Amino acid sequence: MTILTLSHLTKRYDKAASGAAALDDVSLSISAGERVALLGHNGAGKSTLMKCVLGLIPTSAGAISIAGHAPGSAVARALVSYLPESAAFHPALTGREQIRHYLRLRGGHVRDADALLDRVGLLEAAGRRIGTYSKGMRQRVGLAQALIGTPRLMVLDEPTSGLDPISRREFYDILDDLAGQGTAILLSSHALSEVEARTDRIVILSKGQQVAEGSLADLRRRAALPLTVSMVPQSGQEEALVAAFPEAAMHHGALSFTCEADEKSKVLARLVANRDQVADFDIQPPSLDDIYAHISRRAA
Ligand SMILES: Nc1ncnc2c1ncn2[C@@H]1O[C@H](COP(=O)(O)OP(=O)(O)OP(=O)(O)O)[C@@H](O)[C@H]1O
Repeated sequence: MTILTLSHLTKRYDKAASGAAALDDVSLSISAGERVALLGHNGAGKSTLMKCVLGLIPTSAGAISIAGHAPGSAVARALVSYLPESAAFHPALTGREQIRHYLRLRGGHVRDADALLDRVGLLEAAGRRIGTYSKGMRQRVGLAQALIGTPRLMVLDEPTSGLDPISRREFYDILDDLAGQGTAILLSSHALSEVEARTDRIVILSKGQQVAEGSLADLRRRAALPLTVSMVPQSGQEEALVAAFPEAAMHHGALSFTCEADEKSKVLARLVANRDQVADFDIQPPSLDDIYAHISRRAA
C-alpha cells in the first residue's frame, strides 16, 4: 500500500537568493514498510521536501498525498512522525518528563513513556535530566518522541549525524523493526555507507531536481561504473603476476585494475588460471559513494 505520494512537487521560496526552485518537479512514492533514503549535497532540497511532506510549508505546484490525506491535515499529522536534524529538548526535564510531555501533546497516555524509552534503550537514564545526556542519548529521546502513536510514515532528517557506530547500528535496528511492522520511512543522510546497507531505495536530489531514484542495484546498473579487481601476489610471484595482468597497477604490495561488469567471469577465469601466483584477491562493485559522486558530477 502506498503511504506517501509526491506528484510533480515544486517549491519556490519567496525570498530565494538565486530565484531557482528549491524543489523542481519531484515525483516519488513510498509504500508501507519501505525505507527510502534522500541524498543530496547541502542545499539540494532534502529538508524542503520533508517540510512540504509535513505540511510545515506550502508547496508552489504539484501534489502530496499521505495515505490519501493532505499534508498538515489532522489525519495526516496523526499518521506522520518527524525527527528534525537537531531536536532541541528542555535540559532541565528528565527523559521521562519530556516523553510524557510529548505523549500529552499527541493525545497519548503518559503511562506509555517508559515503554517508549525502553524501546530506544533509555529506560535506565529515564530519570536523569536531558542536560546530562550525550548527543546519542538526546537523539534517542527524539526517536522515542517519533515513535509515539505507531506512525505510518516516519520522516527523519539526518537522524544519525553525530552518532557513534554502535548507536547508528542500534538506531537502524529500531527503524528496521518499524519497517517490518509496516511503517514507511523517509530519511536524509550524508552517511552513504549506512544508507547503502540499511535502506531499500535511494533518491538523489541535486539543486532541487531528482537526478536518480532506485535500489542500489538499479543505480549501479544505470551508472555502469567499472568493478575494481585487486590481487595480493604470492611471495616471489610479483613479476609473474604483473606479466599476467599488464593492465594492473601496484599499490602498497597489491595489484589492482578496473573492468566492466560483463567482463567479470573472464577476469575470474584469468585469476583461476594464475592462481599459483595469487595469495588473495577481491572483486569490488562500485560503492554508493562512487555512484553518488558519478551521478552528482553528471548532474552538475
Ligand atoms: N526559508 C527559506 N527561504 C529561502 N530559501 C530557502 C529557505 N529554506 C531553504 N532555502 C533554500 O532552498 C534550497 C534547499 O534548501 P534545503 O534546506 O532544503 O537543502 P538540504 O538539502 O536540506 O540541505 P542540507 O543538507 O544543508 O540540510 C537552498 O538553496 C536553500 O538556500
